[in-house]
Amino acid sequence: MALLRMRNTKGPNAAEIERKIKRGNALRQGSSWWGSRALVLLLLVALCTAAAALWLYVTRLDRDITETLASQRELISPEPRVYSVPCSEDYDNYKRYPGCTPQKCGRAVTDSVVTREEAQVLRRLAERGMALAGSEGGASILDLHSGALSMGKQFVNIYRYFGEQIRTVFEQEDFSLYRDVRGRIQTIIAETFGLDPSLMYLTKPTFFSRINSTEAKTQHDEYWHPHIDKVTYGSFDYTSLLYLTDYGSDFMGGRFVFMDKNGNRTVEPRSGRVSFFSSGSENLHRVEKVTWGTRYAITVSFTCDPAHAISDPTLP
Ligand SMILES: O=C(O)CCC(=O)C(=O)O
Ligand SMILES: [Fe+2]
Repeated sequence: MALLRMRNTKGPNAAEIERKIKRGNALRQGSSWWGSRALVLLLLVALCTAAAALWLYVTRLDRDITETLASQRELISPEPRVYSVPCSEDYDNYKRYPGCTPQKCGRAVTDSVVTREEAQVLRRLAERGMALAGSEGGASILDLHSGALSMGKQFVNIYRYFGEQIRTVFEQEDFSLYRDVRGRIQTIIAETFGLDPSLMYLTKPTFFSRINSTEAKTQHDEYWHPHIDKVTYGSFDYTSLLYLTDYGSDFMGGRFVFMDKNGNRTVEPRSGRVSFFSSGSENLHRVEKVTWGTRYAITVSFTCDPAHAISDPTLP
């Protein structure tokens, strides 16, 4: 009897325990399902945060560019793209030359003055010239007028240093092309700013530049500082830049930046592209550091003061 009672009392207890175990298992299953959902959610949040951080980083790289005046991908042709800017007072400190001294100031970009083939010939010329020496730091210049070429931490005069041998490096045609291109640039500047081209003169320094990401060794390598050409070079009234390589494929960084009060405006170098502007403080500018590859360009500068005129370079 007692045994029967015991069995009777044990029976319902066992069933209860089994029910409890099942409920416990179900609860555990449910909570592990919630656990894995929470993990996925956490991963998603982490992924989104990482993506947002990356996006912020990339846009921060571009943070000081408010407008791209000319991107590398587009072809600005046949008319130059012109942006007018009020002239600064810089020109008041100099003698005025009617027909040349800037009355209209601004900046312009054109891809139809120099062909990409011509730019390639000029780039090869620069490559050959710079191969003779070159700066130890990231910026080399070659001035065909004075013969100055960066060498280590200094400069050398290629015409004096290499003498007659320089004719094995440069040909007469190189100099003819250079003169021809200079003339076309002078014409487009005169047309754009309403000047008499015969009253503007080539001035110094006018030079080829080669920039790469090598660390600067001297001040001459520090091409990236903001500057005003008229302040830096005095005689400049109009500056032009002929680009010989492409931003994005030949090099990264190295965009030209106009630093305006209300933001920065950039020109992306494109082989054969000519960018030109009045040289006063209305056109404060800098070049971004080149982060990869090699950037070639020619700075061709013009003055209104005949006393500062230089002639086209010739082979000695
Ligand atoms: O190479 C450039 O884009 C600009 C060079 C420059 O600012 C200069 O030569 O004064
Ligand atoms: Fe400049």
